[in-house]
Amino acid sequence: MGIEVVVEGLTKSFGEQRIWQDVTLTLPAGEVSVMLGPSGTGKTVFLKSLIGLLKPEEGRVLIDGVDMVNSPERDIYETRKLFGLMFQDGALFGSMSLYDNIAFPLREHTRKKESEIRRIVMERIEVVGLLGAEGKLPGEISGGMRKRAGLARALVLDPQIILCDEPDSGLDPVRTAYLSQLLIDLNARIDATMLIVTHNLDIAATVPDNMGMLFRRELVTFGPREVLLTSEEPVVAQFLGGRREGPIGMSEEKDAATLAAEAAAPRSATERGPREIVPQLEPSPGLPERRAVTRRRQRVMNMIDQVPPAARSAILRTYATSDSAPTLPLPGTAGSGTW
Ligand SMILES: Nc1ncnc2c1ncn2[C@@H]1O[C@H](COP(=O)(O)OP(=O)(O)OP(=O)(O)O)[C@@H](O)[C@H]1O
Repeated sequence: MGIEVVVEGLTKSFGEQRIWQDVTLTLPAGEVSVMLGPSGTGKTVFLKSLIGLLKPEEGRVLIDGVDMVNSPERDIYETRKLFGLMFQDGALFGSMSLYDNIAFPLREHTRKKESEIRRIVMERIEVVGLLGAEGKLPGEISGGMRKRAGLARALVLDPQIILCDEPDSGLDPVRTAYLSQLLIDLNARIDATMLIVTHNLDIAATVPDNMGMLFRRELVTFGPREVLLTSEEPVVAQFLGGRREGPIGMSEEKDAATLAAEAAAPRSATERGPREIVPQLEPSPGLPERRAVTRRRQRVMNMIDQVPPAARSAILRTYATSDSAPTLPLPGTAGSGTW
């Protein structure tokens, strides 16, 4: 099972520039979470802080008892081996075949024999649907294939936490839909904790168990998907609705005059009515059910009294229509303010 990632009071600046402050959230073990936010709000910086590649000046990131911010470099290095990273461009070596790219972490970090490496690499290549392309160079394949190769490479060390930075960038809608399914299938196969940074509204609507959003140097919210998908928080509703009306402007923050003009506009110009929640993707036929589903149901039902009414109705509807009846909250297990 994947490992829980606990982030407490994280604050990061570069010189005078504050990127975000006091970010607190927990990525539940084995669940899929998405981090949203307009460009430049520090999502990539957040991912890099989780693995200890960037050092926030305040706060902690706890993984299996190791604080990725303040622990000795040796402990951080060891804990980093629990992660699989998929970067925007696949971050492949251009002069190596896909096979050698995917084998690279095994050759670099383990003493496995080539026969064992071959078995692992070919298995991961099959998982991401690249069988037959293993001899090609990254420059000879499409962007979508390069991303899948990057994902295969992220998987070879059996990660318990997978971080994907904009896995959909540059993909057409159909390839993005395949990628969404691949991410859910992957979670069903290996039960890893996953965090995906994306701007893509289809991925946000169909893939994650949980969602968060960074805006104006804060974590606006983080919680079960239903909380964000029904949120009336202006910045969340604007982002998920893909609208111009709202606090997000072309240069991240709109000026006060534009916001005031929008507020004075007739309601019909900004209102779109309640949003539909589309069902979350399920694993492809033949794959096991995601183990996170049962754990998540228990976790969410335990906090059901604390979520806003619209989200509560959506959660109860989801679980009422799924195979088994909703699990009732356990007495005395309601959590604190975080979802
Ligand atoms: N190593 C660094 N040194 C100085 N500033 C940095 C560094 N890395 C990132 N930044 C700054 O941090 C801010 C957030 O960058 P980041 O790439 O995390 O945003 P993002 O939300 O991932 O954006 P996008 O969605 O466009 O990829 C930017 O202003 C960027 O210039």
